[in-house]
Amino acid sequence: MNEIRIFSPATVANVSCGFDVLGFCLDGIGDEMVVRISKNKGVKISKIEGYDLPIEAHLNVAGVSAQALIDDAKPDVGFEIEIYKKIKPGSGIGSSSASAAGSVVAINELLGRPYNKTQLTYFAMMGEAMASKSYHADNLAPGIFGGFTLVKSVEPLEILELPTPHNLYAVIIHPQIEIKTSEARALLPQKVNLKDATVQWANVGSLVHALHTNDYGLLSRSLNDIIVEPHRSKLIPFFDEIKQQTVKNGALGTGISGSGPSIFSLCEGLESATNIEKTMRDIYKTTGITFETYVSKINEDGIKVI
Ligand SMILES: Nc1ncnc2c1ncn2[C@@H]1O[C@H](COP(=O)(O)OP(=O)(O)O)[C@@H](O)[C@H]1O
Ligand SMILES: N[C@@H](CCOP(=O)(O)O)C(=O)O
Repeated sequence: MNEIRIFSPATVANVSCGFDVLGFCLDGIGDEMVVRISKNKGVKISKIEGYDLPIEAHLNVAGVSAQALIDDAKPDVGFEIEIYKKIKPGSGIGSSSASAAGSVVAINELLGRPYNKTQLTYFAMMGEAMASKSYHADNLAPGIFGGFTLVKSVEPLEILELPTPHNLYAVIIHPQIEIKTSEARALLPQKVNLKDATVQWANVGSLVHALHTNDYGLLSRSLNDIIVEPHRSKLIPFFDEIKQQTVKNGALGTGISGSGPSIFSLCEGLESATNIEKTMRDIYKTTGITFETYVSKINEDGIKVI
């Protein structure tokens, strides 16, 4: 096989309480990439469609993560990457992560799968770190493993795959403004209050338990973030209204997707999700801000060869 085309899905990181550790994978929303073997060693980005992004491999997260894999594998060939970008950069649904993860998964396939998913996440983290200026894998892991994941540790990298409750749906509203992950990280406090930390880690633990036990009530009571959300929500127009109305109308919980501006809700069943999408649209329709909404099942496959 000399060439491969993949679908690299969008992802929701943090899932409210789990800053930098929890994430899940979306269905139907994502980028496509074509990666082919080339006689010229190293990595070249030969085409980018959809958004204006650096074509230089060392400035593009797809190139940086590919180079990290190549430095380790030292193959006798090189790789050419085409990126068909559908996820707007700075969206909060893992735009940079989709490219970073997609390139290493595709190269691994072309090389006959020498690496496991955790090793691939590690290489992808090198690319993701260039965009966000920090080492985090909470978008990469659900993209590569599918479903819900928990990044137990970054160094050494350890990823836990969590179960997806039956009939769980995500709804996303993406206001078309850009929030750079690096900037949304820079405004977070370096120290947290012990009382707040106690509430937050209880929520992470109970959210994980709720996923394992299909307990929608507990899931709903766990979807709270008292540490990061208060700082970042100010950057997202009408965040409080969206949160209030979606929860009132039956969402299990609503929070910032990744570093924003996207907002996500989790819902039990498609009917509830469709209703929550309408709630979100009704609020944003009156604001004059351009937006997109998506209803998505939780994608248990992650990145797929197409
Ligand atoms: N292949 C790529 N896809 C998306 N963003 C990229 C890519 N390569 C480099 N970047 C840079 O990464 C930044 C966007 O990443 P980030 O702020 O993490 O947003 P997101 O939350 O959408 O991933 C932008 O500055 C963009 O230029
Ligand atoms: N944990 C990170 C996740 C960033 O996600 P993105 O989709 O906005 O890149 C953070 O919250 O900074």
